[in-house]
Amino acid sequence: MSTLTSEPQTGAALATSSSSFYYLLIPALALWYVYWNVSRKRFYQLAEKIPGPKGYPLIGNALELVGKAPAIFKSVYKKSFEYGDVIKLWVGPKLLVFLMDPSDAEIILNSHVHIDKSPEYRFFKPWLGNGLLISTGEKWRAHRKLIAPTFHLNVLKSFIDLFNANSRDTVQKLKKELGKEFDCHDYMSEATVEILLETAMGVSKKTQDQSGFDYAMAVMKMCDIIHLRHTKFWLRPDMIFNFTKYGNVQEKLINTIHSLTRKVIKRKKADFMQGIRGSTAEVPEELKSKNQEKQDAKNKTVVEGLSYGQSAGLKDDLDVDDNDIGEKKRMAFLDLMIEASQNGVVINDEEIKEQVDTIMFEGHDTTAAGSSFFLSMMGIHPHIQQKVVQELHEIFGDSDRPATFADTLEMKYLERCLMETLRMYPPVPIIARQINQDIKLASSNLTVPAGATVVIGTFKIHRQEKIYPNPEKFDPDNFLPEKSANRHYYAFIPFSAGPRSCVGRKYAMLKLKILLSTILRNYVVKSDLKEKDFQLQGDIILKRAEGFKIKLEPRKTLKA
Ligand code: HEM
Repeated sequence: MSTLTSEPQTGAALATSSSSFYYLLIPALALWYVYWNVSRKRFYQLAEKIPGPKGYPLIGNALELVGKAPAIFKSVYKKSFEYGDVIKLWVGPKLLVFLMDPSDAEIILNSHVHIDKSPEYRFFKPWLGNGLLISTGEKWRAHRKLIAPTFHLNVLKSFIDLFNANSRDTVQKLKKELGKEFDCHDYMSEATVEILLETAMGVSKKTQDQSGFDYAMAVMKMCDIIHLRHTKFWLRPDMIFNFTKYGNVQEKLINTIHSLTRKVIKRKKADFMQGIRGSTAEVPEELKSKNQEKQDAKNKTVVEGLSYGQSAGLKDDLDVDDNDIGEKKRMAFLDLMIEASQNGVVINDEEIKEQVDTIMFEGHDTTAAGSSFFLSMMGIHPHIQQKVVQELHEIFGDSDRPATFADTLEMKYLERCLMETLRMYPPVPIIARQINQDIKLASSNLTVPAGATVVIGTFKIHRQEKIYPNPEKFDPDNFLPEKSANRHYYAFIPFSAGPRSCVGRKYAMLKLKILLSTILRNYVVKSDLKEKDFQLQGDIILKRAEGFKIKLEPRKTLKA
């Protein structure tokens, strides 16, 4: 009020008041800076002991993260050889500590305390909201408990016919590429989106007016933007980002992505109201599994270890016994979400949307990258491909029958090739957590101070010479049972591990085995490129910047 009634100030009075403002501001800032430094004394002392490249005042090592994505990936990986298994980087005032020893990764990943994602995951928020990937605390715990059982093996077995039907569709679509060099990632993305729609979401892809491909491309571009915000520091504050062209593009991409998820939920709810449960996707008669097969599949429940993507001996909430899961909970993902929401307590409509967005993203981009790297490896190593095909011949003979669950358990060599692909090219190359308590490491005497961001370097752990002799060589025998048994459990963590491990681990393995075996039963994969030509880029999901170029030829017979 006083400003309205007071006399207008003269120019001289204004100058005096603004200069006294600065007289006060400068010492206040200096005091705040001293206080901030003193309060972080212990933080700095602990950080000081951790080895890492020398940085510049104020910006620290931020320049290490400047440049094009493949160049950054290459230079950071190269730098990692100059230090030990624990490396620090300063990005401005932010301390990043990279852990590359399995025993240190275990401390973080096996903990129920260090489950908070690093602040960088907030860039996903406009897209994934508070979905499982980024939520924390009680919300994460409650939703994880709800969602994990929907990826139990018994639910997954009911997807086998749809995995087969979609794999055959992919083989059909690939026909037009025969004899040419093409990017198989486009096809793998479309296939993985459509499979998710028909299985976890339970809607027919035919009822979607937007193609899986458009959705997958929008997701890929979103990842590019988020990665840009990780590395280009001026794009971090929303206030700046929203006014750049990237902010504009992001808004359009999110519209494309959310319009698919909204339609999926609307359709599923309409089905639910009509009493329809389970997937409404159609499976051709010849691909429907017979009752006996279903019974056999039901009886084969307990499968441990590599078949489902992790070291033998590691257990998580996906490994619970069949008996521990009530009949009611044995539903596919979106069926259960909608049913649970009917009483509005466990999960509301907005939360369902966030979880659908999360599963659609986590469930497709990771498997698209994994399958594309697998096909690249088959093309580069024809003798290994031949051994996979030999095994498929032993399982299927000359029949073109669909794969059963029991068949997938016989695909031992294909499984080892898949594991080796996930070792060398883990689709999620790093995992970052915010640390709220000091952590004494196991591999050394170092302590990571509370307040730091810990980065588990999965890509690097998987290429440690002390764990995998000759780590840059693609060698499926790294996953022979006797070799796996002698390794640290956390030496192979493509799906992370512990309480926040990937809920889609078993889904991914089962689907990949059916999709990839179907492709190899129909086509010979060839490649003119070698691994050394790969330009890896780790923008959220590990990719080949040049695209996943391969060639296909029709396979006349599975016989060697
Ligand atoms: C080859 C395929 C896959 C790989 C390599 C993979 C890898 C991972 C990794 C490393 C994490 C932990 C990420 C982190 O902590 O930042 C994760 C989390 C997650 N994944 Fe996967 N994933 C795959 C497939 C899938 C599939 C098929 C689904 C769903 C259908 C899925 C759903 C999720 C979800 C919901 C989370 C968050 C779990 C939580 O925080 O509780 N993933 N995945």
